[in-house]
Order: sequence, then structure tokens, then C-alpha cells
Amino acid sequence: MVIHVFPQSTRHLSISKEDKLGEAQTLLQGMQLTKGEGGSPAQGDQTVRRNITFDKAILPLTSPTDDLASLPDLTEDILLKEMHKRYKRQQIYTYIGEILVAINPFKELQIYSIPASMLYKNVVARNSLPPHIYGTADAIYHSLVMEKLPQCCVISGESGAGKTESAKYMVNQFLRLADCEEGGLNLKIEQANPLLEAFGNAQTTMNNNSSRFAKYLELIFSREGRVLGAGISHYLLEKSRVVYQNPGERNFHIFYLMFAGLSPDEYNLYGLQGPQYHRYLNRSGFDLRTMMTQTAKDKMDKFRQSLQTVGFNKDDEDNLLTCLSAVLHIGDIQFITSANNDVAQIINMEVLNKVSEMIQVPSEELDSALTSEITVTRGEAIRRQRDVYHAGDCRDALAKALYARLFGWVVNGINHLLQPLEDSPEDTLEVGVLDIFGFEDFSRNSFEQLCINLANEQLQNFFNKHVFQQEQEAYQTEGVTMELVRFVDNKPTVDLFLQVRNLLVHHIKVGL
Ligand SMILES: Nc1ncnc2c1ncn2[C@@H]1O[C@H](COP(=O)(O)OP(=O)(O)OP(=O)(O)O)[C@@H](O)[C@H]1O
Repeated sequence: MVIHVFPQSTRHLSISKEDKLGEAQTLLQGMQLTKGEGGSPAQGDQTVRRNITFDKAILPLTSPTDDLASLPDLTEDILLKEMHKRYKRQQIYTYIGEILVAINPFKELQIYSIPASMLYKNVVARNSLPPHIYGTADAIYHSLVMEKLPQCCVISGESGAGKTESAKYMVNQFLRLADCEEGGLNLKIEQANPLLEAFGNAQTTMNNNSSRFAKYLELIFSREGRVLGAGISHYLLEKSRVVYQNPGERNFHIFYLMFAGLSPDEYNLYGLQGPQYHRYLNRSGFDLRTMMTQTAKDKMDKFRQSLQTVGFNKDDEDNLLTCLSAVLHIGDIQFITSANNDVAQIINMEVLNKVSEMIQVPSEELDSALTSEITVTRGEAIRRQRDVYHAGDCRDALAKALYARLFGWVVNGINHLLQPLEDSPEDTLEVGVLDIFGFEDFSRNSFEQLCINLANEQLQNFFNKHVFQQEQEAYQTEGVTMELVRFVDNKPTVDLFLQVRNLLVHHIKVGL
């Protein structure tokens, strides 16, 4: 498969909210509907184009800094200054060659309307319109339909930069370009969002609704460009959040929604009392009672509706809530060191019994799995008791694994809803949109940060290869003189980490 990754990728920068936006009206805000306001796409491109007036008196249609690659001098300093100037004029999008850089405006801009979207349909020359995510989507769609090659768009940036919002705009634009009828696949994707967000998002210090997983949404098209269906893959779910949250951060949204939205009968059924009674929720320092708001209750109602729309039945919903409650109860299992030796012993057997009933594993088995481990040496099985520290680790590992499986199960259900109909053509083309965390560097970094940063290094390595190395090789092969571009090659670092990973995988396989 040819991956058209970086030529049409989007990168994000984030500028602090405090940065006061200039009052200057931007070109894109200057788009005003003169007549036929709200005109439907069915009116055709030309009609819509005529209906939009650019306020040229305020700003020109396009600006020389629309594509920073065309500047004579390119240093990091110049790039940042130019983008900052554009940002102050509320020009949040900038091309740098084939890459689109977006800066989060942290406020609603009038640039995502249907007429604006139609303006960026079948764009003949990219520089005839200001940079826009719709323009990038149009370029990708064209490559797909004209070159008949699958496409992939990578959206990366730090937390809160606006990746998920951009991914939504991009997917919506693809669906409009493919003339997908309103209420079709876009509605299904919209209905799946509350589920994904409830399970995969959480409040962090950077973003109140931060995606704590990487999402790859693949849109499936016929070779003529008609949209047939979609599929979602998820990576790197931040499972550790289930059992521990940094100060000022919360667990995944679903736990709080559950407490806000369950009926008293359901509280009884799942053995719940209130969020403040559960260790996985009550250590974040928040006053949990203030989270039991009407908004949270409404979100839980919406979550339940989405479950139904996606195709989960009442039993599924019950199983899901049972497993979520089990995760919380698992976190409440406590150990002490037994009196006569240094091994862990459960002190609240009633909680263990509750969990065992919920996950349908006999209590003795669950107890033994948490407090002991079996190693097999030369065919002989030896049981070793764990100490309190390792039993606690094992308990948390169980909670994390259960939550991750639940998330996977929900995503599978969503994929079932989004999949192409049975009579769809087999010969298809795909456009992938990858919404992945950028580099992370916190005061306390865990294994997850290592994995996220390694994934980003791999992407950077692909970018280097694609943009610098292969391009320069092509010039050299064709005998074209050029000035060699110097870049920091991260290949040795990536190789080092991947070798370690391969070795680990090898050891694990041999061990098995
Ligand atoms: N194009 C935009 N216009 C207006 N507001 C935006 C835009 N993009 C993002 N925002 C605002 O920024 C917030 C954070 O955006 P988003 O959740 O997409 O960030 P993210 O990069 O996906 O973060 P994370 O990696 O933490 O999930 C949004 O809730 C929204 O308020």
C-alpha cells in the first residue's frame, strides 16, 4: 500500500489562551453570505461561490505568508513569528509546503460553515484560497479519486492543541466531498462519539476533555469516491489513569457520569454508594459531590441513548455497568501483611466477594490470583505468595486490563455499526485519519509516555525519510543540482528502542 502520509498531514501548535487575539478581522471571518444564506450543497459549487463575498477591503483574499515554505529564509524563529502574526489576525491555518499547521483559536470562528466547506470543493489551485483544513481534505480526496491510491493523514500536536476537533472537521469534509447524505455515516460517527469520549477521555490539566488514546479512523470509499463505511482502531489507551491520576486530573469521564446518572435502584444493584467511597476516584483531590450535576446526568442519558443507537441492547448495557462497577470495587480490595509471614492477605473479603460475583470468578480463585503467583520451572509448578506491594500491583493490573477490554468491546460495537453494507463493492480505497498524542514530557513520566514518545519518533522518522531522504535521493538520481538539506536523523534512536522492544518480545515468546 502506498501511504500518502505527510504530503497531506496536519500539525498543531498550541498558543496559550492568555494570548490576546488581535481585533483584526480575518479573511475567513470576512466570508459573508450575501444571498442564499444557508444554501445547501445541492446548489452546486458555483452558486455557493457567488454567494460568498470576501471582504477584500479589510484583508486580501490570500496572503504571501499562506505558505511559509515560499519564504526566502526559513528558520524556526521566522516560522514562529510569521505564524504568530497570522494567529493575531485569526488566520489559524498556514501551509508549510504540503503540511497544514493549525493553531487552536480557543474560540468559535465562522469558518466551518457549509458554504465555506463547499468553497473548498474541487479546488483547482491551492493558492487561490486561504489555507484551511477543508482545503487539505479536498487535496487528499482528489488524490484518492484521481490517483486511486489510499491516503493517510496524521494529526499530531500536544494535548489541547485541537487535534480531535480537526479530525472531526476533516472527516466531515470528506463525507461532504463524497456527497454522503446528511443523516448517513456522519450521523453514525456522531452517535459513536459520546461512547468514545466517555470511555477514552478525561479531564487533565491541559484539556478538560482530553483523549487518552490514539484513534485511527478509516473511511472506506468506492473507487469512484463514494463513501461506503468506516472503521476505528484505537491505540495506547492510558490504562494507568484507571488506577492513578496526577494531581488536578481525573479518571475517565464514564465513572463520574455513571454516578451522576444511575438511579437509586441501579446504585443498589451495582453495590455503589457514591464516588467518594471508591479509592480509584477519591484520591484526585476533587470534591466529587460537585460533579453530580444535571449536565453530567444528561450526558449519562445521552451515553445510554448512544449505546442503543450503536446497537448494544439492555443486557449489554447492564454488563457494561456491572464491569465498570467491578473495576471500582477491585480498587477497594485491601491487603495487609499476615501476622506470621510477610505475605499479603485480603482484609475486606466482602469486597472481594462482590467483585467475584460481578466478574463471575469464584472468590477463592480470585483471592489466590491476587495474592499468589505460579512459576513453572523444569515442568514443576511452584506457588509463591505475594507481598502487599505486589498484590496491590496485581489488583491494579486486573482493573486496568478489565477496563481496557471493555473499551475494546465498545469500539468493536461501534465498528459493527460503521462497517460497509454487505452488498458494497469489494474493491475499495481508504482514507485514514490518525489523531495521536504529540510528545509528552511531564514532571512524572510513566511507561505510557515512553510508548507515546516512541510512536512520535517513528512518525518523525517516517517524515524525515519521506520529505528529506527520498526527495534528495530522487534529485540525485535525476542529476538535478541541489543544496543538501541538513536534518536531525533520529533513526539510531528509533532503532535502539525498537531493537529493545523486539528483544523483549522475543524473550517473552521464548519464556512462553
Ligand atoms: N478549530 C477550533 N475552533 C475553536 N475551538 C477549538 C478548535 N480546535 C480546538 N478547539 C478548542 O480546544 C479544545 C481542545 O481541543 P481538542 O480536544 O481537539 O484538543 P486535542 O489536541 O485533541 O487534545 P488532547 O490531545 O488532550 O485530546 C476544544 O475543546 C475546543 O474548545
